[in-house]
Amino acid sequence: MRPDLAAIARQEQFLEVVDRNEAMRRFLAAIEPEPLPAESVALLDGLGRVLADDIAAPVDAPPFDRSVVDGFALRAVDTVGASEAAPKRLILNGEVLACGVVARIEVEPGTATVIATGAALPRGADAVVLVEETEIEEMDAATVLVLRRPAAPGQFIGSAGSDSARGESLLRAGTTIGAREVAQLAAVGIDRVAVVRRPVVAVLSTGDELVAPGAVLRPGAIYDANGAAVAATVIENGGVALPFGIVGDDADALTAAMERALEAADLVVLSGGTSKGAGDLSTRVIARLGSPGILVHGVALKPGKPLCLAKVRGKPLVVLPGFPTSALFTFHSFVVPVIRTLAGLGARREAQVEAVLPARLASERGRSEFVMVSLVERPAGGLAAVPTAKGSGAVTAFTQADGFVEVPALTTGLEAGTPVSVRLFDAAGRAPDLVVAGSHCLGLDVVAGHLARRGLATRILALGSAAGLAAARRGECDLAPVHLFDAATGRYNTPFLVPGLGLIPGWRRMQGVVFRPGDARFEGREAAEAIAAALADPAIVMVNRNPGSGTRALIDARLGAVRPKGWWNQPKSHNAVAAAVARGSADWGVSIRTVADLYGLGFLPLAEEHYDFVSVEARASHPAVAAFRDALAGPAVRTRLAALGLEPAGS
Ligand SMILES: Nc1nc2c(c(=O)[nH]1)N[C@H]1C(S)=C(S)[C@@H](COP(=O)(O)OP(=O)(O)OC[C@H]3O[C@@H](n4cnc5c(N)ncnc54)[C@H](O)[C@@H]3O)O[C@H]1N2
Ligand code: MOO
Repeated sequence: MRPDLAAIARQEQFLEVVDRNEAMRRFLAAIEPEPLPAESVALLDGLGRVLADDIAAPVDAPPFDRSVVDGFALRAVDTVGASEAAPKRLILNGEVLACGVVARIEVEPGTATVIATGAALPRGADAVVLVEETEIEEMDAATVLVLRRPAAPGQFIGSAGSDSARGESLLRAGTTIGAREVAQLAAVGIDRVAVVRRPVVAVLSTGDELVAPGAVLRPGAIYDANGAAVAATVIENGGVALPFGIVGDDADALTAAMERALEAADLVVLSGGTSKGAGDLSTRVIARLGSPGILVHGVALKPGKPLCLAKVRGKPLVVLPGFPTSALFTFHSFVVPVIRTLAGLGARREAQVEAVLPARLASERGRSEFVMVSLVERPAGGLAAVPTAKGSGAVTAFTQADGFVEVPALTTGLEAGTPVSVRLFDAAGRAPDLVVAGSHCLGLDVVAGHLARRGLATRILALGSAAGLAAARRGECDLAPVHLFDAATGRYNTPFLVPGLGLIPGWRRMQGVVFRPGDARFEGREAAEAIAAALADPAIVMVNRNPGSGTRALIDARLGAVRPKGWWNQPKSHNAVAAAVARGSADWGVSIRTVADLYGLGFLPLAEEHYDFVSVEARASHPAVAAFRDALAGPAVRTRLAALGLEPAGS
């Protein structure tokens, strides 16, 4: 059946795009979140949970007066005046007070009783003396304790309730139970605790294109990243994730899944299908579920504009945008605070640092924009905030970033050098030992992996050769991996150096024509011959490269003024070229052998590309830079590079 293109083109609009504070205000006003009721759990199961009530000590700790040393329990008054010259002598009572032993004999005037650390003090005694400060004499039928100094009343006694007294408040509601709190509770005999019930959050991902991680990716499909990411964030914030998996773009299936989710959970989170494309029906389904329904649909926020906040059947229901970065940002901003409130947890502890922008940061006017950044040290001191984002569809920005900056709604961008506050993802995060900014290569992962096993953390910012070189010029990285071809000199990399920058030779990467194996138009031919034949065949589609890349220079040299089909498709990476050929949207392109192997493509060698490391001389003496050089020169890394088809310099 022909799809109803007109209906698809005529999608409904967002209700109204509101400011993010207004969005949160409406959401909270409707759902009025409060800590959930308490449940009783065994003490150890309480670890990590939030106390629902204040806890008062039911007994004294310690429960009785006890000795805190090994020695003798006695009456201080009997030792008054004791000295080297005039020692005092006390008769030892005929019992030994070990821990757990209850005294039978009262300490009468002129007597003492042997007592161990932790044993209950006998009646009559009011002090304990250290065993090493006494002597024993056998006299007639009695054993006598000799003291050469007086004891102070109360010495070496831990009195009942001195740790915590019965009725005293020990822990307050809202405290997260850790090992120290467990110790406290166990010490007063508590074996069960009342904790706030964890909010159960149902997590659904919607979209016909989604495939669960672990399954095979069919053409056009993509892995469900949001399901796992949202569930993990729920758990990190004191909730229980109830995974509902993937629901296709089918209104009835989605309605049924949402109904089950609302039944089972305290809060329901969906991702995908909130925007205006074909198949975006999450928001339409909410309307079927009852009032008040949608509270907010559309927030002046980037990423996250299509966020939808709703309340149905008395429960909060949120539809996150499908793009993972948008989904996680909006989840953190709008849903995490609600989960934490339900869980009885306070607001997340936030930390922020000041930094400056190394380059102009463009921004869309009209939406507050959150830009993820990686922090690097500047040569003049202080930090630079380097944007790591690759658009809302990318998740790598999260793992590479230290935090984010906010660009206000009414600006079109921030100039280079602007001071910004960076809100950190992890307040305790560790700064990397080595910052590498530039072109990415699988070989770089080999070196970074080698350093990681030696305790050195490398931050790789995949910015591309040109931006890496610019960062190196500003002194904002240790190394910039580049493969920049200079057409004027016909040389790689060295022509781009300026004073203050050096070059550490890296490796050579063989570039060549990539094609699907078995394609007789390429298989078994010489590269030059195969390209010439491809240019003569109008059925063959190529994939080009971006202007300025070394590979593009190579392609231009072969093509001259010819513009074959596919020439305008100019992706920025070796991988994108290989992926286009592998999935059949192009028949050939130029990439490197390592990548061709990775995609299972055929390869006809053309020329070598030099992948080297621009080094910032001011940082060249840093131990991590020295370790990097050593790693590059060492046999372990060289062998692994060679196995990837990369030829280390000097070999
Ligand atoms: N004409 C317009 N198009 C779009 C607009 C707009 O205002 N007008 N908004 C854009 C913005 S901003 C975003 S963000 C996205 C969000 O769209 P949806 O929330 O409807 O999400 P989908 O269309 O379902 O998916 C978008 C994208 O994300 C991928 N996706 C979805 N779910 C997952 C998942 N669980 N794990 C990983 N990736 C997922 C999906 O395959 C799409 O690639 O809309 C813009 N469009
Ligand atoms: O809001 Mo979308 O989340 O910009 O990408």
